[in-house]
Amino acid sequence: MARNRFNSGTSPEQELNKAKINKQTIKTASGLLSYLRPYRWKFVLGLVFLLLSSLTGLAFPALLGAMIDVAKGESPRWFIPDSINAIGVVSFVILFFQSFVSFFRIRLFVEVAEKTIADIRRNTYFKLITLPMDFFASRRVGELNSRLSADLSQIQDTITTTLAEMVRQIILLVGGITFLIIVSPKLTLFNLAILPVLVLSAVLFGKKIRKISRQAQDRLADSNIVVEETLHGISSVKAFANEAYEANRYDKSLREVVKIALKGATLRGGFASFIIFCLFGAIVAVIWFGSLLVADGSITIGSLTTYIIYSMFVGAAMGTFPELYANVQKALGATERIIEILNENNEPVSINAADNVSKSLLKGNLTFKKVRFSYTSRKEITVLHDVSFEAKAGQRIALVGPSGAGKSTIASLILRFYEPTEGEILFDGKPSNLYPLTDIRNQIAIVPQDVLLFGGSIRENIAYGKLTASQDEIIAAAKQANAHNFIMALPEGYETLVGERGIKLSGGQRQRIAIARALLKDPAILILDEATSSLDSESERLVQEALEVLMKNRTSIIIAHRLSTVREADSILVLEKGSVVESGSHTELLKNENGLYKYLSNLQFEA
Ligand SMILES: Nc1ncnc2c1ncn2[C@@H]1O[C@H](COP(=O)(O)OP(=O)(O)OP(=O)(O)O)[C@@H](O)[C@H]1O
Repeated sequence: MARNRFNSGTSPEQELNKAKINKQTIKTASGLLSYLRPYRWKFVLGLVFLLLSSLTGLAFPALLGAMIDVAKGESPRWFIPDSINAIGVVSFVILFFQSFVSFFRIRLFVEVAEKTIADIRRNTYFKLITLPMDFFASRRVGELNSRLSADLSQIQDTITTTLAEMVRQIILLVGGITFLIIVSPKLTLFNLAILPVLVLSAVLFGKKIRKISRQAQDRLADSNIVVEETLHGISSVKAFANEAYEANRYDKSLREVVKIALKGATLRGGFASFIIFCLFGAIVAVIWFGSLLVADGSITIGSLTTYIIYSMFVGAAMGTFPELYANVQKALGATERIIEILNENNEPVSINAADNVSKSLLKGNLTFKKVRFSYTSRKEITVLHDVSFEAKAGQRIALVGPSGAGKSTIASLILRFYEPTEGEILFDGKPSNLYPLTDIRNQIAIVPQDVLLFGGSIRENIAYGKLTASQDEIIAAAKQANAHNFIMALPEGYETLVGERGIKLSGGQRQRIAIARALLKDPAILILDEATSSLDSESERLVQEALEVLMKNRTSIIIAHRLSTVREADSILVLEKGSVVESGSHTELLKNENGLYKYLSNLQFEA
């Protein structure tokens, strides 16, 4: 195990945190046992096969020893046949039986593990995507992703391999020692005397090696961060002509990796030669002492052979325990992390599409009544102070104000990503929490500042607004959104792939796809988060035209960064530090010479 980690040339295996094995962790982990339930009979059958194959494995040393004894004219123990051929045939029958049960054992365990893990993975993913936004604020995507991949793979490994190995090795260990005592108590006593020395040194060396291997891994991760940073920001590296600086930084960090890896190698080398000496020393000593016993007639040559093979079984079993134990610890750690997600409270959103169909239609009246709000991650800061406003169905309300004033937070509250700390939000005069969550989200569309396109085709990306849309509906929406022409100019039209594996669309094109998506959704309420980076004038015109079509006959909440776009709004709310400091139409607000709106508008005008 340590070997992989020291080899800095290969990618480091993902190091999972281990959990202590105690009552508490085992209790937590057993929470996942219910997932084994549907496959329990296959699992039990697999266990039976495992027991059979391990037990039959114990027969071979006795049979081989007996064969040698019979060859030398001695009679074997009562339960073993007394002709060489008969023993040979029995050995092959047992071998065949063992191969047969091993096949089914592996087949069954893998099937149970695959199906169980797929169930857990599916449920964890369902849980993840229905968790409230607060949950995601405090976690990184990479960490959650690794729970779905690395943590679950660890649990899978444990069900398929570790568990089976553990049962097998325990049988071989206990069975092996029992047979050793039966074959020769004297030799066994002699062997057991060497054991404590071996175990103690293995534990001490092992601890030190693990510590250094962890350091080596950390250093390697540090050096990988350098690569990641430079590749992500390659344009900055080049623009500053800092290739030499980065090369030096990476080189320095690699030297550290090698230094620690070599320290570990010295230790490992020392440990390996010590163990080799002890192992072979033990074998030589046993054969030596055993030969003396054969010479004085205490045991037969066959029994000595049997003894040597059993002691190899026992030695190998002992050798595998530390790794198996570490694997179980890792699996328990992984289980705890998975259970943590599964125990979170999710939003009332079903993963069954039919359950999410809107039960009541919104007209589009929206009211904020003294809404006060703080994010749970930063409870001490009140982001919105008693925000009140009303948008009648079909009206356009613009939110303006400096960065951090709380505009996006209002949008999140409308979408019910969070609930107000105080006050309430009403849809058509009815408090928002009286509607099913999906009724509200189904009837609100957002055109965000930075449009995220999924890695599929343009057609799929537009259809994200209405998954059941026909090709004609998609094309009609794209036409209204001024997107049809540029899409048709692409070689594969609507089937063109976008995102990492496809083409990269310009900001204006992405916005128009988002508008087409929103048009398909046909929402009662629309939230527009105006892009801060300005588009060129032609692109701006196309987007603006498309937005006009989209806003028609819908309540629109526009988060505006450029005051030029809010002139037409029915009402403008000027926000500052979470409070509405002014509101009214463009002309009304401009009349207030000392107002924030007038000030912001002067600033933009001067710019
Ligand atoms: N998820 C969050 N957790 C904690 N605080 C947040 C979170 N999102 C925003 N905030 C804080 O809430 C305040 C309002 O942020 P918000 O994004 O609503 O402002 P904004 O007016 O939309 O700003 P901008 O124009 O820059 O987008 C800011 O102080 C911000 O730091």
